[in-house]
Amino acid sequence: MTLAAPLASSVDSKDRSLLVIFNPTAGGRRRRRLDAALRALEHRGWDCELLETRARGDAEALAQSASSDSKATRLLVAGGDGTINEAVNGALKAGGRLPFGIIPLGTANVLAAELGIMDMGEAVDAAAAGVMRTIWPGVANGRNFVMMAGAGFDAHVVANVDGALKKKIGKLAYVATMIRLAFRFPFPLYRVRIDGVWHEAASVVVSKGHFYGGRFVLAPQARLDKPEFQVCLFTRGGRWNLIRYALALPLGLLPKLKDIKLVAAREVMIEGPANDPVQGDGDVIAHLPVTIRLAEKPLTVMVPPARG
Ligand SMILES: Nc1ncnc2c1ncn2[C@@H]1O[C@H](COP(=O)(O)OP(=O)(O)OP(=O)(O)O)[C@@H](O)[C@H]1O
Repeated sequence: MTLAAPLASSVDSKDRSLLVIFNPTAGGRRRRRLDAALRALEHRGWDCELLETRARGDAEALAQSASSDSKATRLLVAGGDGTINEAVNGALKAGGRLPFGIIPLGTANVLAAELGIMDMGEAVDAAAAGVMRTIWPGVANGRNFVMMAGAGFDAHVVANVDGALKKKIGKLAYVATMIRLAFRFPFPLYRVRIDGVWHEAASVVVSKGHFYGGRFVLAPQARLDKPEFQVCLFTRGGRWNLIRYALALPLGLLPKLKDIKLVAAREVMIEGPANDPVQGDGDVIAHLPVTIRLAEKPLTVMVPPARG
């Protein structure tokens, strides 16, 4: 783990400026939570400038211009994993100059869990007085992702989940979509080239973080700060195996199943039905065929200070 930066108490007061990019639609509208977090940050001496997104794509453009022009010393993204993914893409386009923090307001908040941000207090601590950590994003056909990218059944679930239902019932919308899709998904085979060696799989998830779908462990060895992926190959298709996998994940048994293969990798290529969706951090970010590599540069993120 790369731990390097000073605590905020030693940050000069003129450097205490945060640019906050906020998606007002994330997680079914959580404005009050954001306001409380901003008040706590201001109370701790941070000057916060708030920029709201108005549509998909705005977080990327705002993060890009903030990273090149803004006088702010830190960038804070208030939203879910999709908004964070957009902001990471924008920040990296502009060289990833500003340390990056998050206020988790989304439905799944997988990145927050991976960074050890379990509640709003920890998000504020991380932004105001946290430590800097270097993480290595992945790139799928030119789009960055921080947590995971995947093709197969899970990518189809992401592509088909109803946004309005997600706002109403949260993560259950994914379960409903899984059940609906399970009856009509054709379970094609995907060819996966992992560092030059070909494999076959019914579904594939290329993990940077070890959590999946919330706080469920999919790839125990994966870490955001390691410059490598853990590729999870679901080797058997069909409805029965899908049910086994779906039950094993929340029980923590998925990585132990014999038909799940976990392979460390630096470059992955996935082939399958042309134009099949590729999900990254819970949104469709590319289509098959896809080549997945590590980003050329790491990104600096703020995590909560270690507890005594
Ligand atoms: N103002 C906006 N209006 C509509 N869509 C937006 C706006 N700002 C961002 N978006 C898009 O909304 C999508 C969903 O947002 P986000 O992922 O932050 O929340 P979520 O879906 O509730 O949470 P999670 O990804 O954690 O499940 C993102 O892909 C983003 O591109």
